[in-house]
Amino acid sequence: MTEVVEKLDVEGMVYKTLLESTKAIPWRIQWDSLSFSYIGPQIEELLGWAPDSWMSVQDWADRIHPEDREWAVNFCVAQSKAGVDHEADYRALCKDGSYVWIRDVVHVVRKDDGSVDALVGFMFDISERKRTEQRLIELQRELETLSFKDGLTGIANRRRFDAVFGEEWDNARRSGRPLSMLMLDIDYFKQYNDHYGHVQGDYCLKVVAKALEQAVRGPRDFLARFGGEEFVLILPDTDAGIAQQVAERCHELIRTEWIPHERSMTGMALTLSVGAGTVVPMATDERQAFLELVDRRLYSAKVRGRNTTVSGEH
Ligand SMILES: Nc1nc2c(ncn2[C@@H]2O[C@H](COP(=O)(O)OP(=O)(O)OP(=O)(O)O)[C@@H](O)[C@H]2O)c(=O)[nH]1
Repeated sequence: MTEVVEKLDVEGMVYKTLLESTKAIPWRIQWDSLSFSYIGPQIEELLGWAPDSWMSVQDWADRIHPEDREWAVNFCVAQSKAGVDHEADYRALCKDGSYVWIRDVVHVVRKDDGSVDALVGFMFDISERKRTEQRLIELQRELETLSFKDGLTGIANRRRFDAVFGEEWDNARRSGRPLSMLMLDIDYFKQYNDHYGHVQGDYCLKVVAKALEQAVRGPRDFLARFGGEEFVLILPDTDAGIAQQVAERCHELIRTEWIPHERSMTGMALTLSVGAGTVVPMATDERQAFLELVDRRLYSAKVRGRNTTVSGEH
């Protein structure tokens, strides 16, 4: 008999040593009293709270981040009552006031009659994993932003334009409100590049984009680089008269910048040509056809001598 007891004692010591030398923190809760009957001493190293300060389930609940507490407690209690093994991620409060992300993995121990006897589990420190997850989410967001941004000017790119144009076209069709669009193209930009060089040409495109951004005033007005030296402005809920005014504002903003262009045929400074269009889309209208119409008007503005806006077929 003593031999058996000694053997059990030795085995108990081995298990205890094993449990207390792991990174995970073992614990046991007696279900009827909802109190800790054991928690590994490693808890103090991780959270700063001594093992003997973990008395009741309330101590555990009090040391959960307020934003995670309600669901974590409700979830764990419900699962335990149902006798279901479970795991929960939450932020645990450290003694110094900081928080550590914990994954609590819980096993429900039942009595012979099936009722809950105790909960045993391990707490794992998953802060590093959470930091990596958070970084991944941020990188994903950055990537999304970058994929919609023009690399040179920082304004929206053609891909974003396609998405916004699609949305606003549908909005206008539903609401029956006019949708206007301006296509803006720098005049004699080839000559600008040839004369001032491509680096200066790139810089010029940035200045033009910045200037045109100031023309964007409506809450849903949207500016994008359409490609090359061509920009596009979508003006939702905007009639032809207002669109004409915005076009004038764009010419004025570029005039105010007064970007020297010695090789321009329209004067000594950089100018734009603008095609403008307004539509209340019907169910059968194609947005591509509207885009082409505005592009043709831009072409007309070029043919007419540039530095002007064409807003209707003349
Ligand atoms: N520096 C620079 N130049 C660009 C960029 N994208 C397009 N271009 C140049 O823009 C010029 C456009 O030339 P064209 O289409 O002939 O137009 P344009 O010279 O402005 O003549 P009009 O539009 O008829 O007034 C080309 O020389 C392209 O190389 C860019 O990102 N950076």
